[in-house]
Amino acid sequence: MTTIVAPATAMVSQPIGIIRLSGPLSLQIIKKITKQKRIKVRHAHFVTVYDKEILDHAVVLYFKAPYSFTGEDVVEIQMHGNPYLMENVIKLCIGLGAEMAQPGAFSHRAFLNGKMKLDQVEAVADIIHAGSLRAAKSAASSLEGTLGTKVSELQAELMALRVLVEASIDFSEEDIPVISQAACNARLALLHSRLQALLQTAKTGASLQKGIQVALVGAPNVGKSTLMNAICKKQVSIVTSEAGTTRDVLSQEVIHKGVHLTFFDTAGVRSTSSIAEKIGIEKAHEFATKADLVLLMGDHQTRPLSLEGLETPSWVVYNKKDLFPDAVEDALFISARHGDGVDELLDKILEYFKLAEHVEAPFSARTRQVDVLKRANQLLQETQGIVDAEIVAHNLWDVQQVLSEITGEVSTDDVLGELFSDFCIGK
Ligand SMILES: Nc1nc2c(c(=O)[nH]1)N(C=O)[C@@H](CNc1ccc(C(=O)N[C@@H](CCC(=O)O)C(=O)O)cc1)CN2
Ligand SMILES: Nc1nc2c(ncn2[C@@H]2O[C@H](COP(=O)(O)OP(=O)(O)OP(=O)(O)O)[C@@H](O)[C@H]2O)c(=O)[nH]1
Ligand SMILES: [Mg+2]
Repeated sequence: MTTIVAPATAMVSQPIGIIRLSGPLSLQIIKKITKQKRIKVRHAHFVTVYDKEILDHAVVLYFKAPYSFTGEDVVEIQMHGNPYLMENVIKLCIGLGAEMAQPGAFSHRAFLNGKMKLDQVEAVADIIHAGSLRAAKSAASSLEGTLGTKVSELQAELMALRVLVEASIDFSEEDIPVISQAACNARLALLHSRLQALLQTAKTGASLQKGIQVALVGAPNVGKSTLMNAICKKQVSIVTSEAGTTRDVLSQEVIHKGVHLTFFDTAGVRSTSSIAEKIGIEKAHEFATKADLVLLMGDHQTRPLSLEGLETPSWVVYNKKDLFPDAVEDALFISARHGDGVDELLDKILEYFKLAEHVEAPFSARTRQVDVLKRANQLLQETQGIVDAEIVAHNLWDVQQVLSEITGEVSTDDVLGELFSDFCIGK
């Protein structure tokens, strides 16, 4: 196994910068560049780092294999956070036999050495990239392996049922089934409902992790930009009484009740000869397609648009409620200029994505994991009602295999390669 090196903190001017080494040469390298004869395990050493001259004062930590983050010998150098100094120390390590780590290489090694399951590795990345405290906390609980544990429990039960079904096939001549068709179906239904509950929780966890993207779309002048500013509580977009004010898509992130929401204010949709406006309108469609939710806005004069072929969930929102004689339709009515109904709208969005304040996401999840659970769920659903015991047993086995993609017991190098390449260098 090679020895890898990478900065564990950003390479910018900062009080302290950390460089991390993992692999068999780690200890030897650190001894050389600090001229230390002995480095104690898990002991903070105050040292001087040398190239030819003195390079820096630093604190060094050594974790001996297998009791480290990666399961290999790990050394951390906590030095002054200067990018040139840090770069220089990395070069010294490379000169002494280390290799620059690829993105995610430390986590990859931790996974390969059995220190973490795949869902835990993903949780580490999710903690780092979480866009709100709630998201970070739910990722931190995933670090405990909650999802992996729940999946393992399900797998154990799938296996127990499969054993019974297979025994029924083997002993079928004796005409006493080990498990009756009815009992088998009852257990399948129970397993299915548990898997469905897990899928729902994972969806919530994934929404919390990814945040929610909302596009404001409608005819010119209905007040999209006014709503944008009211939501963000600052002047993000220009508002005028002229139709066609907004051209580019403007995005702004807000945290509402601990959830990370991104809003996109778009150009008013109308037929126009202006080239710039046309491009803006095309972008409005593009963002509507990419968003998790579209608010189709109208006002007292202009009906909300209906975007043909739009698959994104969308709500009709009437703005300028203050100018309406009566709210007639079953739709949302707000007055963006006066902030009337804006908080309620944000609350509704959280509720829709099952992220209301009182809902705790017990673990964060990723699209990848949600997809795995969806596939397993589909297969289990199809298995219910199948009479042929051999097919049932076979399907149960398949569901188990699909689920093991969560913990990483069954993962191809492709899947792993793609997953870790998304990580940052030094993680
Ligand atoms: N300085 C520093 N801080 C850090 C990390 C790190 O690698 N270095 N972490 C990196 O992500 C996180 C903490 N996670 C860690 C996970 C495992 C081990 C570790 O040494 N595990 C050993 C020993 C366990 C024990 O003593 O109980 C092991 O699993 O065998 C260290 C840090 C956040 N803070
Ligand atoms: N009475 C009233 N006027 C509003 C309200 N919200 C916005 N307006 C006014 O409507 C006009 C257009 O607002 P904008 O926010 O620029 O509308 P827009 O939808 O972004 O327009 P484009 O960028 O041109 O597509 C401005 O004069 C706003 O002050 C409201 O709740 N009540
Ligand atoms: Mg606008």
